Order: sequence, then structure tokens, then C-alpha cells
Amino acid sequence: MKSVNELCKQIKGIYNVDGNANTMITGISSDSRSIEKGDLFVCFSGVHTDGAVYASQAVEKGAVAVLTTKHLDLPGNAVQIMVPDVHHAVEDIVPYFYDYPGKKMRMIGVTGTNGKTTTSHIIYHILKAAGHRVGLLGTIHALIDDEELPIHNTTPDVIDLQRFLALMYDRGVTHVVMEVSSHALALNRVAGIEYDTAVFTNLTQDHLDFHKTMENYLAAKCKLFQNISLDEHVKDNKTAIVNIDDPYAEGILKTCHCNVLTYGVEKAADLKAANLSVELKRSSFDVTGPFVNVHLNMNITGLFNVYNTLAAIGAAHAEGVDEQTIDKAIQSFHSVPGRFELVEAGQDFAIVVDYSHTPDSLEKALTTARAMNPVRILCVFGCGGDRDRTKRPIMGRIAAEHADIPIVTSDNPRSEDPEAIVQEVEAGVKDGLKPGQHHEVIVNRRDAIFRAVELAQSGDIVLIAGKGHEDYQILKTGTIHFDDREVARDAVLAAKGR
Ligand SMILES: CC(=O)N[C@H]1[C@@H](OP(=O)(O)OP(=O)(O)OC[C@H]2O[C@@H](n3ccc(=O)[nH]c3=O)[C@H](O)[C@@H]2O)O[C@H](CO)[C@@H](O)[C@@H]1O[C@H](C)C(=O)N[C@@H](C)C(=O)N[C@H](CCC(=O)O)C(=O)O
Ligand SMILES: Nc1ncnc2c1ncn2[C@@H]1O[C@H](COP(=O)(O)OP(=O)(O)OP(=O)(O)O)[C@@H](O)[C@H]1O
Ligand SMILES: N[C@H](CCC[C@H](N)C(=O)O)C(=O)O
Ligand SMILES: [Mg+2]
Repeated sequence: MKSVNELCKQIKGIYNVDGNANTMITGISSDSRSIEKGDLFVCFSGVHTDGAVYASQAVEKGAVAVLTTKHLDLPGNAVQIMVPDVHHAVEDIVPYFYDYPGKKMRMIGVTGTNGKTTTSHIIYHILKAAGHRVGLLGTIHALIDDEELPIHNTTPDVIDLQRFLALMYDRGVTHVVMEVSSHALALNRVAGIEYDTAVFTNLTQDHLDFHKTMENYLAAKCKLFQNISLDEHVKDNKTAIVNIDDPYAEGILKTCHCNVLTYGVEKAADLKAANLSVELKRSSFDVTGPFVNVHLNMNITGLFNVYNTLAAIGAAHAEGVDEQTIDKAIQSFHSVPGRFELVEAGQDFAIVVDYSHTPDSLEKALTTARAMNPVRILCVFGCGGDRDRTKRPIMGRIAAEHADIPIVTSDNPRSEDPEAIVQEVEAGVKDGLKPGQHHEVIVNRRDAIFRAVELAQSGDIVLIAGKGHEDYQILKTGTIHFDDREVARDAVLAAKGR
């Protein structure tokens, strides 16, 4: 609990207070729908609406103060804190309100275009095996010692993030593993956090709707490595774990003024993998380096997961976990939901549900499927609406080049017309098709999955890409329940009944 006055003292820029500055604040929220008595309501101007519109509603629900850019007409005697930039003020106020939980626990941040969720889950698993109390924040959920909490963004905004961290600290968590998205870095959602270990997985095209150029996208990622390089006197405790095979590794390394541990498969690295052998449900490889020399058996597959595992080993080592514990933990790690997840409903071909929704991840998922030597690959995929449009034809071409039968469908169209999205994807498919190669376009995702299952024969792989763990589909008309794994199972059962 802090007073308005105490909070305002943290604001680095100018501010004005209208009302009683001794009013005590017991919570902070930017959503009028979840306001509790005693809260400070923060008015963010968003993509769809302006939070200021809901300020009166928030006060009626119990907010005792409002953070706003302009004076508002509010009921009762709610305090108004007026600042030129609400986001900047929030970055000053919120970590202070929660007593900087992100400075009191070991903070492990994972960034990169692909592999953040998988790598974070492996690190979480290893740190738990090492006996630590661990928290996790990422795309699928937040975990506090295995208790699941819902999360709305891969990296939540400053308010939700600090609230999660405070809860973790209160529950005795000592290590937090979190995905740090490029949106979060660009928008400073991670204000008030000092990272101890930072992982770079890779950088390939995505989110250009937001970053516009790959240079800006890289600059956002670099902010995580600048963060861990800030405090020179604790340098020894801070380590960057960098995928040296990635073309953007050099850009990341330039910003690191801390310990660096590189990993890779192609170039010389501190942690190097070799002799990979892959099967549908497992893989094995050798890892060598100054602190590790081990043959690893994993229950996940694909070269991309070798990279994720190397990154996780590096992070666990930086956090002081020994080789034996790491080895044992990796053997007991089971897959992440919706990441190369097999659907087994008694069919004589494989069905893989995967979260590949970028050009690089789609290519990696398809080449992993190819490494299993299937008779054919049928790939059901699409692209999300209200997201980087330029990746649509690229993903279309990749699917045509690496699958035998690409089937274009809808992902989450959001506010866009699904027909228009699939046309943009299909344009790329047509570019990549070999003479005589068959492709289909079926806008309804359920129908597309049913069609793939109908076409599949013994020894084939059906790869259903893009939505992974998601159990919903976001349409212009609202969000509906939709789970690729359930639909695939239904499709197999329907095919059997025929
Ligand atoms: C484009 C974007 O980033 N949008 C974020 C933004 O939502 P918004 O601008 O649409 O908000 P809005 O609906 O206009 O509302 C404005 C304000 O009014 C408030 N409001 C609104 C309605 C109401 O009744 N009462 C009320 O108080 C809202 O709480 C909000 O504070 O603010 C919300 C709250 O912080 C975010 O959840 C939301 O992320 C959306 C869900 C999103 O999809 N973001 C993506 C682009 C994103 O951030 N992705 C990254 C990367 C993912 C990855 O690659 O892994 C991520 O970290 O998730
Ligand atoms: N290291 C990697 N390199 C390339 N592709 C990967 C890698 N790891 C996973 N993938 C592919 O990307 C998909 C998403 O993986 P994951 O969820 O771990 O990434 P993410 O970075 O968390 O994604 P998001 O940005 O959506 O949160 C996987 O289903 C797989 O196809
Ligand atoms: N974190 C990613 C998730 C994309 C998932 C995909 N199914 C889509 O909707 O495009 C994003 O918000 O861009
Ligand atoms: Mg993720």
C-alpha cells in the first residue's frame, strides 16, 4: 500500500495532482472491468479505445485515484494525477508500488523470434529439478511452482507483469524464467526489472507490422542485453546466452558487456551439439563444452529443439546448475503443448500440431517432419490477421517447397477478411509449387483439417501449423472455441466411421 504522494515522488517528469495526495492506493489496474476498491485506475490510450472513457466507471467500482493525461469529469472525490505521458509515469510508479520484485529474484529472460516458449519451459524444468522455487511467464500461461495462472500476452504490460512478479516473490519464488517479446522490449513493459541471465534464440522475419524493419526488430531484442549489461559491478553474475549460428548474433554480442556463453551446431561455440539423431517422439545428440560433455536423450525432436535445449543448458549453467542435474532433467522433460505435438487417434499416419506461425518456424517444422522420412507431408496452415502481412506469401512458398500437399486455411483472421488472407498466402504457394504438385485452399479450418485427414495415407505426416496450444479462433465476429488437436481427433474418428 502506498499513498498518492509517495507514488508521485517516483515520477521523473512533471505531474499535477488534483485531490487529496494522502489517499492510500491498494492496487493498480488499467482495466475498468477488473477494478477493485482502493485501486489507482490508469488511463491508457489503446488501439481500440481510450481508457479515459472508462474512468468514471472505474471510480464507481471503487478506484480512488486516476492516472490520466488530462483532467476528467469524475464522480465523487477521486484523486486525479495528470502527466504528459501515462506510459512513462507507469514505468516509474508501478515497480516502486510493488517494491521492485524483479530485483529481488534471479531473473532469466528469453528473447528471439522462435523458440522462446520451448526454451523457457526447459529452463523452468531444469531449475525446478535443481530444487529451486521457480516462476514462469510466457505465451501459454504463468506458472508459480506448477500452479497455472492465465496470461493475456507473451510478456504482460508493466502493471500485470509487476503484479505477477510480486505474487511470485510473496510465494517464495527465487528464480523467474520469462519470455521477453520484442513488443515488450520496444514498449518497455519490462521496466523496473534487472535480468541476470538473458537468452537469444534467433532473429528471423516476424512482427514487421509493428517494427517495420529488421533493424528496428533487432534493436528491440538488443534492449534485453543492454539491460543485463547495465550494472558493471555485478557483471560476474550476469550472463548472455547467444545462438552463435544465427546471422544476427553479432549484433546481439555487440551490445553485451557481461559474461557471454555461445551455443550452436555449425560454428565454434562454448556449447556445441553434434551427432543428432531424430525420431518422431525423441532425439539424441552429444553436447560438448568447457563445463559439459554428455550424450543427451530427449523426448522432443528436431534440430530446432537441439538449439532450444542448448540455450536452456547454457542458462541453467549460468544459474549454477551442475551437469548431472541438467542431464537428468532433460531426460524427464516432456514436450510443450502445441509444439510438434502428436495427435494419436489410432490412425496409420502421423498428425503433428505445431505453433509455427513464422516463415522460419514453418520451414523448421517442415524440415523436421521430412527428417522422419514420411511417404508424403500434408501441411494445413494459414496466417493470422492484423499481423505482419508480408510473411503471408513467404510462408505460402515455404509450404509449397517443403510439403507435398499444402492446404491453405484460416488461422486467427481477427478483424480481417479470411478470404483475402488466404489469397495472399496462396499467391506464395503458387510461386513455390513444382510442376504437377497439388494444393488446396479451404478457408474453414475445420474443413481443411478434415480434408487433410481424408487425403492422408499410411506413412504420411499431416502437419497442422500455426495455432499449436491455442484453444480458440479469433474471428471478426468474436472468439470461438477451436482446438486443432480436438478437430484432428474428430477428423480421424469421422474417417474411420466411413
Ligand atoms: C496491439 C497491442 O499490443 N494491444 C495491447 C493493448 O490493447 P489495446 O491497445 O487494444 O487496448 P484497447 O482495447 O484499445 O483498450 C485501451 C485501454 O482501455 C481499457 N479498457 C477497455 C475497455 C473497457 O471496458 N475498459 C477499459 O478499461 C483497456 O484495459 C486498455 O487499458 O493493451 C492490452 C493490455 O495491455 C494488451 O493486452 C494488448 O495486447 C494485444 C492482446 C496483443 O495482441 N498484442 C500483441 C501484438 C503483442 O503484444 N504481442 C507480443 C508478442 C507475442 C510474441 O511474439 O510472442 C506479446 O508480448 O504478447
Ligand atoms: N529455435 C527455434 N528455431 C526455429 N523455430 C523454432 C525454434 N523453436 C521452436 N520453433 C518453431 O516455432 C514454433 C513456436 O515455438 P515457441 O512457441 O517455442 O516459440 P516462441 O518464440 O515462444 O513463439 P511466440 O513468439 O509465438 O511466443 C514451434 O512450434 C516450432 O515450430
Ligand atoms: N504471438 C504471436 C502469436 C501468433 C499466433 C498465430 N496463431 C496468429 O494468430 O497469428 C502474435 O501475436 O503475433
Ligand atoms: Mg512464446
